[in-house]
Amino acid sequence: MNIAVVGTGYVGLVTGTCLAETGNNVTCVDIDLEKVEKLNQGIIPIYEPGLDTLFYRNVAQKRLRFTSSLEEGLKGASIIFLALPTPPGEDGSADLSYVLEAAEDIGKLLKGYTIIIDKSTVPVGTADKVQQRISQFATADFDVVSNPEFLREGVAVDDFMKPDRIVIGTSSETVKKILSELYAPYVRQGNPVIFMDVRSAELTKYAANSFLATKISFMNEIAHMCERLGANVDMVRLGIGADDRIGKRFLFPGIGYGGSCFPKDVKALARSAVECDYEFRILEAVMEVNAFQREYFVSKLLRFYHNGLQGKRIAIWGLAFKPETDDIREAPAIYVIRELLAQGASLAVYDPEAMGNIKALFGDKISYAADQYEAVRQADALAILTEWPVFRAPDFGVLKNSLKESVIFDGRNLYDPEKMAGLGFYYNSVGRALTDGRKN
Ligand SMILES: NC(=O)C1=CN([C@@H]2O[C@H](COP(=O)(O)OP(=O)(O)OC[C@H]3O[C@@H](n4cnc5c(N)ncnc54)[C@H](O)[C@@H]3O)[C@@H](O)[C@H]2O)C=CC1
Ligand SMILES: O=C(O)[C@H]1O[C@H](OP(=O)(O)OP(=O)(O)OC[C@H]2O[C@@H](n3ccc(=O)[nH]c3=O)[C@H](O)[C@@H]2O)[C@H](O)[C@@H](O)[C@@H]1O
Repeated sequence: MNIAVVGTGYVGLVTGTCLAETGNNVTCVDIDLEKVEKLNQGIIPIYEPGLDTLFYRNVAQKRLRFTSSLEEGLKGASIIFLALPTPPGEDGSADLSYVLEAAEDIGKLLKGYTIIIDKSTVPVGTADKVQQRISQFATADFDVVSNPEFLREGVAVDDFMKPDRIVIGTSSETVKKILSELYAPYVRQGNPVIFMDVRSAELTKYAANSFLATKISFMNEIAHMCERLGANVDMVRLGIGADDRIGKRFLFPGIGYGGSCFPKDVKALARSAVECDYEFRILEAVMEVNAFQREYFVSKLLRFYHNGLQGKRIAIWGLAFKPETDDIREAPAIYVIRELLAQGASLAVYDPEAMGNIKALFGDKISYAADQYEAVRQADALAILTEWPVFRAPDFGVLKNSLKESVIFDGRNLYDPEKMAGLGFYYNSVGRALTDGRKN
């Protein structure tokens, strides 16, 4: 099929590339001229594992193209995906201006019957708005469909190629037939394409992200209980996760969820509730707990250095909002860095992929280490903020010799507290016993 993808960011680029991989002709459109130029030079502007192989193959075989011209991108396309930003507006609701402006431009360019698929995360009622906006300008027939995306950054290619499910909101039989065909290669393992009405599809996306965020905040609260009651959150996690009704995943406590989606989507659903005269009480608590997690992490350092952080050098391992991405949108690391700087600490940071993005934000206010061991050299303590695999089994001997004091604050529970004490570290993690082996 001939497909246009409008918006070539994390979702658009993965969507376009993966659709080309199964034989479709895909043109990705973006208004960011620099991004399009890079893509046309074969430079992938984001770090997403596994994307490069598919990208180069499909570009070479001329199934994947990039342009900044919407007109050129839409030429011959029978399906148009919208993968545009929907950032939070001032009141927390999703800002639909990118989607609606694109809809207007698309309306002016539509030639024959076209399916317009909304992949952006948008509130209930958006498909109707897109439909109306396009109708004001289009003469050709078209259908607007909600097809929310559930991919995770870091494993986006796998998630797209082998999705748990594909949700499609439409009432049109024609659309159902065409999209069943389009998605057939992706549901070979029997995972379902779930057709539903448009409004339910739009709400499904917010419900999924908000439920997962709720799971995380719930476990973060259990972690606080563990710290107070002398229990171990790892054990509690294993104990409850073995129950199929609860499930093993998304039960890891830490310094709170970040990223471009959970924070904005939970906020947007809470705002939608207000707009339909309902108070979504759980979501208010989810957001409150999430904000508290990063504050609590910083407060642990402040309690430890009760004479203040002035003159202290703190090493930070991990800046991205999660491993396997360079994305720092809403990363807890940004908050932690700001707070520690405000308290007078000097910082040496390291992340395998997100250094450039953090540098663009903090410039020369912090030091950027070439690797994880350079970051800890002559630092008073180490703070771990992202669970990159490379941090999981470091050389503890080198770590101990490099740090001025053997002190670790671990926001991601990478190591065993008893083992750390045995190695002579002060080790402060989340929801587990604080251990201190410095005097051993
Ligand atoms: N990042 C993720 O993991 C996921 C994101 N989503 C949703 O997908 C949507 C897109 O998210 P991301 O890809 O992360 O955003 P992004 O910011 O990485 O990409 C959006 C792209 O759209 C481009 N753009 C803006 N206006 C345009 C226009 N008028 N014409 C053409 N291009 C235009 C921007 O230059 C940018 O490259 C959001 O609604 C998000 O909530 C859904 C699932 C996963
Ligand atoms: O709408 C979106 O953009 C996407 O949002 C999330 O994907 P993503 O933000 O890429 O990353 P996750 O793996 O979900 O992690 C989000 C945050 O939660 C945190 N997290 C995750 C799991 C956990 O157990 N504990 C925890 O603190 C992570 O550290 C990270 O900061 C969802 O998992 C995707 O299904 C969805 O498509």
